[in-house]
Amino acid sequence: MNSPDRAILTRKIALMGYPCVGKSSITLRFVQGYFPDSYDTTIEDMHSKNYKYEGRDYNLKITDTAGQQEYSVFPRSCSVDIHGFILVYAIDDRKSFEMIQSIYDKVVECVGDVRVPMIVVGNKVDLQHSCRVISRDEGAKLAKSWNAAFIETSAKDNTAVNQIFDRLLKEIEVSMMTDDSPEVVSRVPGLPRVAEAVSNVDFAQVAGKVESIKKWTIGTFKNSRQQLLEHMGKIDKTVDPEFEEKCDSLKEIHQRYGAVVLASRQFSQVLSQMAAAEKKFSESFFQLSVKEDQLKAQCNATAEVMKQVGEQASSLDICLRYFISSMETIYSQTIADTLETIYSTEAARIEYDVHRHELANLQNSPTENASEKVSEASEACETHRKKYEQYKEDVKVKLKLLEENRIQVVSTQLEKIHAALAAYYSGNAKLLESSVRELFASGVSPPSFIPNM
Ligand SMILES: Nc1nc2c(ncn2[C@@H]2O[C@H](COP(=O)(O)OP(=O)(O)OP(=O)(O)O)[C@@H](O)[C@H]2O)c(=O)[nH]1
Repeated sequence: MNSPDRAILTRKIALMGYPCVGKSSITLRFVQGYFPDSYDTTIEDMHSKNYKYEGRDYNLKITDTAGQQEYSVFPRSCSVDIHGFILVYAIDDRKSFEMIQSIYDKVVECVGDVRVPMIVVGNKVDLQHSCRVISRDEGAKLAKSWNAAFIETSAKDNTAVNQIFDRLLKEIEVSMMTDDSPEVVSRVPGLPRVAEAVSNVDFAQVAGKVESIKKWTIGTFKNSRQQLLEHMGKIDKTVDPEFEEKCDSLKEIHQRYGAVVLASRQFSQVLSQMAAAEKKFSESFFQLSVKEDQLKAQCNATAEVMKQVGEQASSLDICLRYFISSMETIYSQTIADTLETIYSTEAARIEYDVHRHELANLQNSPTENASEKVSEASEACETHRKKYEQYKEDVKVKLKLLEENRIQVVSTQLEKIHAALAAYYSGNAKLLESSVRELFASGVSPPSFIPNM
């Protein structure tokens, strides 16, 4: 049997950040030891790695989240049970740096108003001489303002990738020490004693923080325990099959919109590459015509045809991008807003069940001051039941409004994209042009090859 000291410690870690900053590359470099050559947008990946740090054995469960332009919805996988967060930006991309600030707010909001183990990572440091836009100081300052660790890395060159996980594990272990007894401190060799570390800090504030960490930990523990026991079928849970079916159905619809967005983005990428290649092709004939007098007319005719073909591909791409942006709004805002309430309902249901079971246990095993405890537990149970019911009502209203709005918006978008696709593939330039013109009316700026109306 393993002695407690030799037990494998499971730690759950989530990587978050703007798209394309290198979250997957960092994860693959760390877990599998290679740098992926091609870029694939991540939906969400789970990885597991056994890792030794400071003489202890860990099993790291790493969630590589989908990079999002907007974190209007916090990934559910990151809202429960995560021990530490890795917030990644790319040193050559200011938007990605700005984004981690709103991710930080979401993390804190989601896990409670406490300090969460976290490391800020400025990735792609191999590009520092050519395209750095975020200085090391700027990154370090931001991390410091959050009391988070900071590191610059390159997944490509394998610079400091393991150190990300080392530093985060250190943060996690420190956060798990809620007192500074020698026994606790000695679990993490090389770390300063907590008393020394906080010698310059306001003790009242620290005590408050410790108290809220305890509450948060106990609450999280009870909720996780409830979920685990439900999963094992060892405890009953409150169910509302009709309501749950509707929620599950929306989750599936959401996933399918995600697939449409992804496929449309890939299509648009190919189309814009093709438009660029066709225009280049056209330009090459035009250049040739300048030097080949005898072939001038033929070269110009070919150049003109290819120019028009390229413009048609560009027109379709404009329609497609407009379609994508509407689908993205549906996916990451409209549906996501209702999903957020659904997830809050699920969390409220778990909390209610935790209190319901606590009440039942108290009623079944009377102890000292039993009636006082039962009455307190019963009040808490009722409060949580009401909260859960209120969330359910909110979800029902949102589901109804969402369906009406979604069908109407998507139907209009499908009509538009269908018309544009039909026009493009039948070679009907005029019809395609009129599809683009219709978009101008919705505020999209016209490309230069379409004359002003
Ligand atoms: N130069 C350089 N490029 C990198 C580095 N890490 C990742 N990249 C490149 O950046 C692009 C995006 O990498 P990913 O790891 O897929 O990024 P991601 O953040 O997981 O992207 P999403 O899945 O869209 O959220 C790819 O083309 C990688 O090759 C790095 O350290 N240096």
